[in-house]
This record gives sequence, C-alpha cells and structure tokens, in this order.
Amino acid sequence: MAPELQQEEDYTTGPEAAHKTRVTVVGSGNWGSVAAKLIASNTLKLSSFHDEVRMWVFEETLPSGEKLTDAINRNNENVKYLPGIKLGKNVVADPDLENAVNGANMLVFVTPHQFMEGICRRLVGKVKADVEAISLIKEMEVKIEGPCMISTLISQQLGINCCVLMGANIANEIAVEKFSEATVGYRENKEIAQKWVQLFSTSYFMVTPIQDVEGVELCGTLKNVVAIAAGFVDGLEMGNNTKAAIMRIGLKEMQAFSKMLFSSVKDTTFLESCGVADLITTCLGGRNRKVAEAFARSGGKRSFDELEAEMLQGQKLQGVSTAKEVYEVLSHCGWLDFFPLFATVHEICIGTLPPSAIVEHSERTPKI
Ligand SMILES: NC(=O)c1ccc[n+]([C@@H]2O[C@H](COP(=O)([O-])OP(=O)(O)OC[C@H]3O[C@@H](n4cnc5c(N)ncnc54)[C@H](O)[C@@H]3O)[C@@H](O)[C@H]2O)c1
Ligand SMILES: O=P(O)(O)OC[C@H](O)CO
Repeated sequence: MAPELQQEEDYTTGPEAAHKTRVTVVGSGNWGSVAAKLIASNTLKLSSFHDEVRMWVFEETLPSGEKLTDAINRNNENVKYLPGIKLGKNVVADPDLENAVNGANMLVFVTPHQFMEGICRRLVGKVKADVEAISLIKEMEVKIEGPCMISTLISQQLGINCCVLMGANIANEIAVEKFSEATVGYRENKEIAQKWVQLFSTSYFMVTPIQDVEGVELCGTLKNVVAIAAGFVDGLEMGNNTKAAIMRIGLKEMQAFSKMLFSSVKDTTFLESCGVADLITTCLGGRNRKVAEAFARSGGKRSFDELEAEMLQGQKLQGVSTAKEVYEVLSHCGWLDFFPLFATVHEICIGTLPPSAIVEHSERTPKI
C-alpha cells in the first residue's frame, strides 16, 4: 500500500504546494528506480517542483511474503530491482497506477516496452490533458501500419506530448553516482526539453537536449540488437577486434535504418550519448550482451527466455524482441539484404543460424 502523502517530513503542505509541478515515475525496475532517485534529488532542490516523487510499482510478493511496494516504502530502497541504494525519502512507491498518476504534471515512463500498451490503455482519461511525458524505454513496436516508437504510442494513446531520454546509462553505475551523460530528444518545444534536463541533471548525470526525437529513440532502441551481436562475439571468444568490427557495422546499420525510417533523423545524433556512447557501454557492460554471451556459450541450446529468467532475476531484456521487430520491418520493406547484422542477430536468436554466423554473415558489405 502507498503511504499517506505526508511522511516524516512535510513535503506537501503550504499555500504554494498546489502550484508546484508534480512528477510521477511509471515503472520501478532497475533503471526506473535510478530515474526516481535522480529526479527526487532534484525536486528537493528546485522550488518549482513538488518535493514528492510518486513511483508506480507493478506489485509483487517478495520471498519473505512482504509486498514489494511496502518493502520499498519501509526501506526507502527497491530491494528487488536496485538493492543497496537509498532512493530518497521523498520517493513514494504506489501500486495503484491510476492513483500514482493522479494530479501529475510530468510523467516519466520507464517500464519494459511489452507492458506499455496495457499501461497506456489503463491511463486513457486518467492523466491531466496538459501533462508532459518522457519515455526512457529503449524499444519499438511493429503494427500493421508499420513501426511505432514507444514515445509515439504514448503520445497517440494519451493525446499528450512525449520527449525521450536515452544515453550510455547502465543503471547500476548511475545508482552509485558514477559520471555519465544522457540525451533528451524533443520535437518542437525546447522549453519543455529544458525542464526535463533540469529535472534529471545532477553533478554526475549530464543531460543534453537535441531536436531529434526519432533519432534519439532509435539509437536507444537499435543499440540493443548490436549488444546481442557483441554478446555472441564474447561467447565465442572472438576477441576485441572482432567486437569492434561488429560495433562499427552495427552503428552503420543503426544510422541507415533510422534514416530510412525517418528522413528527419540527424547524423550528428549518432555522436551524442544516445548514439555511439550508448552503443559502446551496452556492448561492454549491458544485460543484453551478458545474456547473449551465455546463449552463444551454450551453442544456442539454451533459450533466451530461460537465460533471462535465470540470470536477471525479474529484469527484462529488450534486444531479442527488438531484433524481431526490426526483422519484421526489414522483411516488410524488402530491406533484408541492406542490414546483414540486424537480420543475422534475429536468425541466430530464433535458431535458424548458429551463433558463429554473426561474423560470417554480418561482414557482407551492406549496400547502404
Ligand atoms: N537497466 C538499465 O541499465 C537501463 C538503462 C537505460 C534504459 N533502460 C531501459 O529502461 C526500460 C525499463 O528497464 P528497467 O531496467 O527499469 O526494468 P527491469 O528490466 O529492471 O525490470 C522489469 C520491470 O518490469 C516490471 N514488470 C514485470 N511484469 C510486469 C507487468 N506485467 N506489467 C508491468 N510491469 C511489469 C517489474 O516490476 C520491473 O519493474 C527498458 O526499456 C530498458 O531498456 C534500462
Ligand atoms: O543492460 P542493457 O543491455 O539493457 O543496457 C542498459 C542501458 O540501455 C545502457 O545504456
């Protein structure tokens, strides 16, 4: 159960409280919890924001029998998805989605993408008409009409504006306040983008706004496919030069695919944190890389689902499903020959090709 709004300190009262911007984080996984921590450290300092940050929790029961929400509020820590890190006492976990977003002026969406359609459906008519949203979700969906970015899904289903925040952001490193950068992608309104920058920025988290929402979101989405390829290379012990080659080919395919989908995507976006920096960090230290390495070491005999459950304890991979979504777009558009790395990653994931195909097939020079 979510506690009453007033806790030990009085965050909510005072005549000016009603005019302050309220922030809700929709999601409480590994990155969701770190996002709440970053934001909560800023809402305490910025007088235009309400101190309290609500964090929606997909409720579950811990092995101890305690509800996750209760454990978070009692310990001020997400004991399952971000153990050992205090979130800030002004973070209030709430298992009731509608209640969590009630009255919020700024919504931060940060769940694995597969839950977003259901979440949006539940939120229709429940959010303020002028609420601003941001998506931290690195994925896309493919519908009959074609590919749909998650920020577009949010915008269309809820009728609200949605920016994105992506970057070289392994959550566990930011949780212990190691320096990193991030990129906010926005469509038109730079003032809104600046407000998101203000809300997320700390001395160890440097955020830059750029006007290229699709480019930023596609970088965050597509790098997960390259991370799977990098994991195969690691699992096959092919070495650093091979991995660098896979990253280079992957970056070229990311750029070409993004520009073929959206002609507005800027080349310079790929040099921001959301582009080459995220590609590097994810291919070195991400969860997609780690599980793909185990998959290759098993010779493709163990499934990604099984390895995900065993290795990530409830955290979710996005790369395997992204590879499938990308493959569907490539098949539909007749582009498979132009993107050998993307296509090969999917074919290895579904067992049509062995992990060793990652080099044999991806090195074919793409005609892009
Ligand atoms: N973890 C990172 O380092 C990191 C960094 C940057 C971006 N991201 C992106 O952020 C997004 C969220 O990732 P994360 O790491 O916060 O999550 P996660 O993988 O750690 O956690 C899984 C989350 O899914 C929730 N969940 C499980 N079943 C659900 C259901 N049926 N409905 C709704 N929620 C359910 C769980 O409660 C948990 O909060 C992803 O798109 C990811 O790619 C992650
Ligand atoms: O752990 P991954 O593979 O989901 O990647 C985490 C982040 O996206 C890195 O920026």
